[in-house]
Amino acid sequence: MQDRLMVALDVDCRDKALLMRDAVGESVGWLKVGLRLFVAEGPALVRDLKLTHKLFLDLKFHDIPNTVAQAIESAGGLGVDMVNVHAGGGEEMLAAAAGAAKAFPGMKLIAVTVLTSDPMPKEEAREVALQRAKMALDAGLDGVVCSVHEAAEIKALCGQNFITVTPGIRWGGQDAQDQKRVADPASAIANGSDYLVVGRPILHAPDPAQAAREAVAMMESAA
Ligand SMILES: O=c1ccn([C@@H]2O[C@H](COP(=O)(O)O)[C@@H](O)[C@H]2O)c(=O)[nH]1
Repeated sequence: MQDRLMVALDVDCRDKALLMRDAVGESVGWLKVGLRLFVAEGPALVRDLKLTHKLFLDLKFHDIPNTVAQAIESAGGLGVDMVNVHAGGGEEMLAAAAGAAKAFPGMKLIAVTVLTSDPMPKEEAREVALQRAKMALDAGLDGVVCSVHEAAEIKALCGQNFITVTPGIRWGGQDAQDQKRVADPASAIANGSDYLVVGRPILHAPDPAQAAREAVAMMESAA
């Protein structure tokens, strides 16, 4: 199950990112680089992190179709294993991104449906997430970022091979912080999540590897 756990490296510099990578080691299969770290350290760090783990570049591109297609080409050139766009960019943007991703068959392209921090009512989030997941499928993307609460229905609608990546993971009474739609690792697996994204519960743990192993144990309990 380690290969289905992604650690969000939401730290501000290379040294902290490498320390966290070494701390979690093989207890996780994936590292996720988001806006903060990429803006600070850029492609060189992404290449280095790729040497030990699979890499999800989580920059949520959302721009005109031509610009997003170009950004996807750049991500593909970096050799990342997964990259994302925001489905709010619409059908044409998604199709342009999917067209550009075709040149990089080893890279999965996914779309954010509704942010797990979005305060919209749960039922509304569910409807929008389903509609955007279908749009992403039709545009040729490989999957979506969604909350655990929508993952099972998205699989039912878009097929079992359509990837679901779920942030908003908390367990054992952890504070949800800014996340609105949260679930624990066992529920994520039970609901059909392919990959779980965990940031602060691992980053801020006294022993990050132990926190990752705890998450994996809960994932295994649901498999
Ligand atoms: O809908 C989304 C999309 C992306 N994220 C990212 O996942 C992590 C979650 O971090 P936690 O500290 O575990 O809350 C973070 O990098 C977000 O940018 C998301 O949370 N929700």
